[in-house]
Amino acid sequence: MFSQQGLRLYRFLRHINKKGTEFSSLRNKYCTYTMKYLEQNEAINIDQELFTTYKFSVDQLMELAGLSCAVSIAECYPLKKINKAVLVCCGPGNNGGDGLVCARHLKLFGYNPVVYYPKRTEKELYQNLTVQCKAMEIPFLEQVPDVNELNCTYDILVDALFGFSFKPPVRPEFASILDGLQETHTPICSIDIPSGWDVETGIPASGGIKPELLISLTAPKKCANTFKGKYHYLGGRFVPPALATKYNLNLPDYPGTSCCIKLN
Ligand SMILES: NC(=O)C1=CN([C@@H]2O[C@H](COP(=O)(O)OP(=O)(O)OC[C@H]3O[C@@H](n4cnc5c(N)ncnc54)[C@H](O)[C@@H]3O)[C@@H](O)[C@H]2O)[C@@H](O)CC1
Ligand SMILES: [K+]
Repeated sequence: MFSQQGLRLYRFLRHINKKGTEFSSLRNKYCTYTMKYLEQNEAINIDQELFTTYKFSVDQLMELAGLSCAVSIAECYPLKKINKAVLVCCGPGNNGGDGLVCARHLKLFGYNPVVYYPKRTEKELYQNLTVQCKAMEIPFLEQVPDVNELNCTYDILVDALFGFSFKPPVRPEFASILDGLQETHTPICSIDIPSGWDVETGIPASGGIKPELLISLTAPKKCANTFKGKYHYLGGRFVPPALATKYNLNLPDYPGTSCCIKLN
């Protein structure tokens, strides 16, 4: 039971809270129009500042980035009765590392990930991420999957081949998997950049993959302006406010404690 005074205080606080939520959603709407879409160099510079000025390690950011990708995927493609089979295609750089982390979290969420990781590096971070996936009984494909396999075996495909350091054209060793991803009708979730797209101008004139979900990390890159898929998410909730201000990122407020936010 509230006293009259308590009831007035309760109503007042509820009013303030409601206004706060309204303000936050208005601000987010405004931000989706004014959010900075980064050039390739800006993305690289922000990445470098996170490591040098802010002293983050790659592992720290990759874990948060990969987790935000897994959560975005789970929001867009929720588990029903049966586990969903997910093929996670990982490239040779940090985008591929995000893919390995994402695969591990998807497994923890109840999905059935399988990894395709054709060009591995000797770096300890990647070796460890591979061991962690294998220890979680995530299978690794030895052969490049053909389009029939992409269509029939998997419910979701995760594209973690190339991120913001990609320079076209695609080298021959990745041509078959990208051709398969271009032809398949299984939904594709691209991490940070749809692989094969120019980081700034987007889909190549000769054609490219068409992801259904794009998870931009840190801030969207310019190519996201040409993204026509169903869902655009932002992940990588680790940007210090001073860095966001320096680059005029104008990021939206993430809801509550969420590690990702739906932009459209
Ligand atoms: N600060 C950030 O924004 C963060 C970025 N992260 C991830 O890191 C990514 C960037 O990672 P990297 O700079 O390692 O680079 P990428 O993962 O974008 O790719 C670089 C690798 O791809 C190869 N490559 C480039 N062009 C190619 C071509 N035409 N054909 C075949 N191979 C090609 C390069 O030889 C190199 O091995 C981001 O997109 C994001 O996914 C996260 O891991 C953590 C935080
Ligand atoms: K990608």
